[in-house]
Amino acid sequence: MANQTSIPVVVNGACGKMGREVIKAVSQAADMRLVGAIDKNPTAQGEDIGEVIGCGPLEIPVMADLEATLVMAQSEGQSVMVDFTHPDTVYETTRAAIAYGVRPVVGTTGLSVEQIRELAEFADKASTGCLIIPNFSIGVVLMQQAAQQAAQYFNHVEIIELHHNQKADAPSGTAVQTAQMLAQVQSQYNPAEVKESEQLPGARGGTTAEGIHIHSVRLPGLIAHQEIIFGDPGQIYTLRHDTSDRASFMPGVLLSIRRVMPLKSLIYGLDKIL
Ligand SMILES: NC(=O)C1=CN([C@@H]2O[C@H](COP(=O)(O)OP(=O)(O)OC[C@H]3O[C@@H](n4cnc5c(N)ncnc54)[C@H](OP(=O)(O)O)[C@@H]3O)[C@@H](O)[C@H]2O)C=CC1
Ligand SMILES: O=C(O)C1=N[C@H](C(=O)O)C[C@H](O)C1
Repeated sequence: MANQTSIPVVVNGACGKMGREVIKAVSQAADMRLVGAIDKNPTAQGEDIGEVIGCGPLEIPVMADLEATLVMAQSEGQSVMVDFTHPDTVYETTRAAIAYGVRPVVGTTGLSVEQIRELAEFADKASTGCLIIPNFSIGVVLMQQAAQQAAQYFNHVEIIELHHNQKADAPSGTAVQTAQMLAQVQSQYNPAEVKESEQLPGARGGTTAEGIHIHSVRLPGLIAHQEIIFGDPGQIYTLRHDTSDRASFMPGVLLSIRRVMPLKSLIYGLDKIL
């Protein structure tokens, strides 16, 4: 018998690499209950999501209809939608969840600063909690905090992010957030020593307004990895994080589901809710 005081959770992108981990984690969490599984995968429509992902029956069918699932989630009480879909759709799905009063926990990356600002305004108006979390691993938060500390002393830094080659967006959400956190410490990095030219366009990576270079590597065999390299005459300081299993994101996802419940506005970043 389901615990009716538990948090009702809908997973959007349920059949994907992250979605299936979330389905498993939520269905094993004593204080949550899975009430919906959304995915556009045509072969999975109507099938039991537990059977689709190979963890046994969960009696929740995969649905493509976002709005119908949000209405159903709303009828279950104060509920949450976890989104791991695609950069092209996440803005609309997050907006729809807020409109239905279903709190979004957004892991999908690729939202622009402007889109996040608009979603924050919308969540404020609706008095609905929303979390946008570019990376759910505690190790990444620690690496970013160490980088902010290092940035007090180094003003030369480059970021290399390395991901599997099914990733749609570049640079990664983690790299974008890391650069934003470095920008809080210094307004300008990497002062030019020479006039640079690129014989191969893009060879120096993408450059933020604060002069931070970000390089994106995409290869099969990788999951999610990032290096932040600080340089100064005579020394290099490198911070590196490696994800070897997507299960590592799940403690952060479950924490976010719990933390979003009492919120009335949007928060960006796992570091703000730890
Ligand atoms: N914040 C974090 O810690 C992490 C964030 N991510 C981010 O999460 C996102 C998803 O990653 P990942 O799970 O690897 O991607 P996958 O492609 O493996 O999974 C996405 C799933 O969502 C489905 N989907 C896409 N668009 C829609 C839509 N409009 N409605 C319903 N379902 C949809 C896809 O279906 P189909 O295959 O048919 O397109 C697929 O099943 C990416 O942006 C990634 O960067 C990933 C890991 C950690
Ligand atoms: O696409 C991924 O896999 C990941 N995406 C997120 C990002 O863009 O930073 C988080 C993590 O790096 C895995």
